[in-house]
Amino acid sequence: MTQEEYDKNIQTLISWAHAYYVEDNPQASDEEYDKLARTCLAYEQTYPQNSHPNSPNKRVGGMILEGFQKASHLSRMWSQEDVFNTEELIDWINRAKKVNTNLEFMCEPKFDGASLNLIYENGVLKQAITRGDGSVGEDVTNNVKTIHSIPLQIKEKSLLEIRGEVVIKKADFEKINEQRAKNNEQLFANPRNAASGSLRQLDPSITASRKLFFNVWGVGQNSLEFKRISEKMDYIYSLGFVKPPMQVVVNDVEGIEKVYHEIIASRDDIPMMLDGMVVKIDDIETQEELGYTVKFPRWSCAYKFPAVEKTTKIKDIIQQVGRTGVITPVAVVEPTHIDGSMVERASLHNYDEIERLDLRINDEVIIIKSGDIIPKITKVFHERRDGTQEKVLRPTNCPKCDSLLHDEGTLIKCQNLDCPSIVTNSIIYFASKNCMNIDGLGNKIVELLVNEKKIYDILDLYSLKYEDLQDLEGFKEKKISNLLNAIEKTKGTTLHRVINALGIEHIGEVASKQICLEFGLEVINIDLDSLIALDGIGEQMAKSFVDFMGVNKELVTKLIDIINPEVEVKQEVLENAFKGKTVVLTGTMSRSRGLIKKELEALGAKVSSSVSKKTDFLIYGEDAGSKYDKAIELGVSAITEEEMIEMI
Ligand SMILES: NC(=O)c1ccc[n+]([C@@H]2O[C@H](COP(=O)([O-])OP(=O)(O)OC[C@H]3O[C@@H](n4cnc5c(N)ncnc54)[C@H](O)[C@@H]3O)[C@@H](O)[C@H]2O)c1
Ligand SMILES: [Zn+2]
Repeated sequence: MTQEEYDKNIQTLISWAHAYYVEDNPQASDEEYDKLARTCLAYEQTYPQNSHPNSPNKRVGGMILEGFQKASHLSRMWSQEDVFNTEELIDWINRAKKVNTNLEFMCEPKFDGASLNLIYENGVLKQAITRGDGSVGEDVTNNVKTIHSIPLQIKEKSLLEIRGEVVIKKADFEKINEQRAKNNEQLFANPRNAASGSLRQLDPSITASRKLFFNVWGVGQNSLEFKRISEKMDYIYSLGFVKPPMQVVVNDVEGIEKVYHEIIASRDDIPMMLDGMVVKIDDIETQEELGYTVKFPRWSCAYKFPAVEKTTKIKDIIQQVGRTGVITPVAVVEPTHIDGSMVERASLHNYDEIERLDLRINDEVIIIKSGDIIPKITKVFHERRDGTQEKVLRPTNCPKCDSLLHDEGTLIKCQNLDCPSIVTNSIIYFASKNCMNIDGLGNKIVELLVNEKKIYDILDLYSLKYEDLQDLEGFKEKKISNLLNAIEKTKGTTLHRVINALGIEHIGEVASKQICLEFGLEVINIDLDSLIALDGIGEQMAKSFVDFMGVNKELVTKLIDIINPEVEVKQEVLENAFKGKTVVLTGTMSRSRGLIKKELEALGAKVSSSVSKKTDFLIYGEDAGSKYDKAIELGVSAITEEEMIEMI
C-alpha cells in the first residue's frame, strides 16, 4: 500500500466508523471494515511515523450524537483486541505469558450490542453513559431506566461503575424491522445497530418500547477487593445483574478452544446475537501488570465467531409462487459463505419492499443470516453503484401459468384456478366444510388425486369416474361411491356457495351472497364500477373479484353449467320498522340469537356486533351487559325482544 492509498483507506474507515457508531447505519459489513482496518494496521506497524493521527486503529468507537448531554466516565472504557483463529490466540497468550507463565482464563460470550457504563453511588443508579470515545459518552440515564434488567438500586454502597452490553433479541430485531418496513422507515442492518439506535433515542418511551436487555460483563472504577475477575463478577451478579449463560475458567489453549466451540454450537439457542467469545486473564494482579494499549486491555481479547452478516451482490430477482398463488420475490445473490452454509438466496417481503429499498440487480447489499433467521437483505449500498444496475420490475404475469396477476401492492397473487401451483389448495378449499362440503375430499385425498394426475382442476372433479379411482391405494368400492356421490350432491346448490368456494381474495361468504343476489348469473361479467357501487363492497374487493373473473371466466362458466346452481333472487322487502336499520343483539333471548339475526336480516336490517353511534336499535335479552350500557350512553334506542316482536 502506498502512503496515498493508506490515507485514502483511513478516510474510508473514518467515514464508515462515523456511519456505524454515530448514525447506527453502517456503510460496510463488519468483515469489510475489519479487513481494511487490519490492512491499515499492518501499514501503521511498518511505518509508525506515517500513521494517521485519527486512525480508527488508535481510538475507541465513535462520537456523541447531537441532542444528548455529554458525560465522562470515571475510568476509561475500552474496545477489545480481535483474534480470528488459534494462531492469533496463541500469539496473544504468549504476549501475556511474559508477565506470568501460570495463566488462567475466564471465557464468556461476547454479546453484540451497545456498550454501556452505569455509575452507582450509595447503591443508587446515578448515571448511565454510552461508551462514546472511551472517555466521554452520551448521557442516556432516562432511557436506561426503562430497561428492566438494570437495577435502579443495589445493596453495594461504594462508588461503582458497572459495564455491560445493551442488546436486543434476534426475534425482536426482526419484528422491529418488519414494523419499520411497514412504516417505510430505513431498516436496521443488524441487531447491534438496532440496540444502539434504540438506546440512543431522545424520547425514552421509544427506548422503552424496544425490549432492550442488559448483559453485564465487567466493572470500571470500584473498590471491591477480589483476587480474580471471576470472583468479582460473581459478586456483581449477586447484586441483581443477570449472569451470562456460559462462563468458564480454563488454563490453556485447548480449554479456550473447547469453550469457544461450545458457545458457537449453542449460538442459535441463545436469543441474543453473539459475535464472539471474550477471553480474560482471571488474575487481577496480572491484569494490572499487563495494562492497556491506546485502544484495549492487554489482558483480554475477543475471539471472533464466523460472521453472520456479509456483503454480497444481487444477481437476479426471481419469483416464488406459494400454494395460495401469492408471488414472493426472492433475491439470487452471489454465493456467500455464512456461518457454515452457502447462501445463494435471500427472501424479500414483497415487491413494495424492493421499491422501498430501491434494490436493483447488480447492487451490493448486506445479507444477514443467523440461526433460524432466513437470509435477509437489510441494507443496499446505493453509493457503490457502477452503472450496471438494473431496475426490478413488478411481475404482471404468473411465472408458472403466465396468466395476469392480481396486484394490490404488498400482495401480488396468481388467481388462475388452472395454475399448477395453486390447484391443490384451490380444490381443498372448494371441497372444504364451509364451502361445498364434499365429504371424503380432505387434504390428503386431494393431494393424492392431483399427484396421481387424476384431476388438474376443480372442473375435473365432476368428470371423475369409478374406473379412475379403482387403482388408487385404499380406494374400495364403498369409498369410491361415497366420494362420487358427495361430489354429485353439490349440484344444484346455491350460486353464492359456488362463488364463495372459489377462494377469491377478500371475497367471503357475505360478499359472495350480496354479489350473487344483485347480479345472478351475470357475476362472471360484472365490471369494476358496478361492483364498487354495491353497498359494503370496497375497491380492493371489487378489483380482486374482477381480476379473478378476468382469468377464470371460462372455467367458472363451465363450472356453473355443470353444477347448475340455484340462483337466489333479491326479494323486495316490505316496509317495516327495521328495514335499512342497523341493529345489535345482546343478552339471552327466548330463541337463539342466530335465528333472530336471520329474521331481522330478512326484514332488511343490518345486524352488527358492536354498538356505535350508527346503531339504530339495541335489542336486549336477559343479563345484558356492557353493550346495553353503551347504547344508553349513546342514546341508542334499546328495546326488549317482546317489543321487537310487537314492532314487526
Ligand atoms: N461495518 C462497519 O462499517 C463498521 C464500522 C466500525 C466498526 N465496525 C465493527 O465494530 C467492531 C469494533 O467495534 P468496537 O471497538 O466497539 O469493538 P467490539 O464491539 O468488537 O468489541 C468491544 C466491545 O465488546 C463489548 N463486549 C461484549 N461482551 C463483552 C465481554 N464479555 N467482555 C468485554 N467486552 C464485551 C464491549 O462493549 C466492548 O466495548 C468491529 O468488529 C468492526 O467490524 C464496523
Ligand atoms: Zn399461476
